[in-house]
Amino acid sequence: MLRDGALQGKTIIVTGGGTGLGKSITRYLLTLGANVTICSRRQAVIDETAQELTTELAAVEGVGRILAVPCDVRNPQEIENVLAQTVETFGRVDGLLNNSAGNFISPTERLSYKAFDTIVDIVLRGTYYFTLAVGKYWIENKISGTVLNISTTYATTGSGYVVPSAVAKGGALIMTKSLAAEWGKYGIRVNAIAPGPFPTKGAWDRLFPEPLASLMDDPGSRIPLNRVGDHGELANLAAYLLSDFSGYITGESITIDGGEVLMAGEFSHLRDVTDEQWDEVSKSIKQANRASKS
Ligand SMILES: CCCCCCCCCCC/C=C/C(=O)SCCNC(=O)CCNC(=O)[C@H](O)C(C)(C)COP(=O)(O)OP(=O)(O)OC[C@H]1O[C@@H](n2cnc3c(N)ncnc32)[C@H](O)[C@@H]1OP(=O)(O)O
Ligand SMILES: NC(=O)C1=CN([C@@H]2O[C@H](COP(=O)(O)OP(=O)(O)OC[C@H]3O[C@@H](n4cnc5c(N)ncnc54)[C@H](OP(=O)(O)O)[C@@H]3O)[C@@H](O)[C@H]2O)C=CC1
Repeated sequence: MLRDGALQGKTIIVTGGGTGLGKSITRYLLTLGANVTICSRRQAVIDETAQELTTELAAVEGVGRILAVPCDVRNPQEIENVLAQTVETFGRVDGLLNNSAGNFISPTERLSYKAFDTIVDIVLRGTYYFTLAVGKYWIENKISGTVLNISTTYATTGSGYVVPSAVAKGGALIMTKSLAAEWGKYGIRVNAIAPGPFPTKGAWDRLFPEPLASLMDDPGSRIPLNRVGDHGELANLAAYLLSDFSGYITGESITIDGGEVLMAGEFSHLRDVTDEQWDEVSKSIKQANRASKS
């Protein structure tokens, strides 16, 4: 969507950039010329991704550089280290993509206290720790940076069986809006993306495992656009929101889900009714109308 070089000169930190959606977004940011620091707990995973993307994109003109720094987002010292190493390597930081998450599907009454804390600590505490560290750096250095939080559609609707994740994503979404209001005076923008289903190993292993996968419909089949999302579609939106082209958007959460949340509408699930059946329905209603007039 954005033209070549649209992110030239920008440096963006992507948490959880070694796998899944974070990796796909990182690939696109590099292609558009941004320098990217990826971080997560597993050093081998981020090192391998950095190596893979460097090799894959070597021939792309104006491609950015990538740095991998291990970090558990629950640990402020490790976050400070990512920030310091990024500034040392690339000179500055312009954007932060809070993408790291932990999640698994489970009836809530089966969760231990630690299970609940683990998810909330990664998703909510990790997001506010990282945002606080980078925000302080921006305010001190008078940089108009931009934060983008990867949320989910159930941050606003809520969802059973992923309650810790819903609680944490909901909190992060309110932080998005609250900080956008507070830090607008520094030129700092804070936005979110709420994706529907985008296949990744991390999400599918933990949210759609067997025997659930066999018991349930294909996730694409309950979506108005009839398919799951493509990583490129999400990367486009993320790059736009991290770029100066979205300079007047702040405090927003943009849903990208093929219309999945709209299926909550009372009658939205009737799409499999055939034309012939609708003819019958119409006939039946008209009969009832006539009867009510006589
Ligand atoms: C139905 C169709 C669905 C299709 C998909 C649609 C998707 C739509 C929207 C989804 C929105 C959001 C998605 C995501 O966030 S996907 C991201 C998924 N990726 C990850 O989770 C990656 C990182 N995850 C992990 O590392 C681990 O999963 C974990 C989060 C558990 C953290 O690992 P860690 O090693 O730190 O933690 P432990 O293994 O020590 O576990 C901590 C406690 O949690 C308990 N636990 C773990 N798993 C379960 C489980 N499945 N059920 C119950 N409890 C669990 C574990 O026992 C520990 O507690 P205790 O010590 O008290 O036993
Ligand atoms: N896939 C989907 O359909 C949807 C995904 N999302 C969101 O998209 C984002 C990416 O998810 P997805 O790509 O699917 O899944 P992944 O499992 O691939 O990504 C999660 C990433 O978070 C990192 N991570 C986990 N815990 C920590 C931690 N304590 N510190 C630092 N990093 C951590 C993991 O790396 P490591 O293990 O090395 O730490 C991993 O790279 C998440 O925010 C998720 O909630 C939202 C809606 C739908």
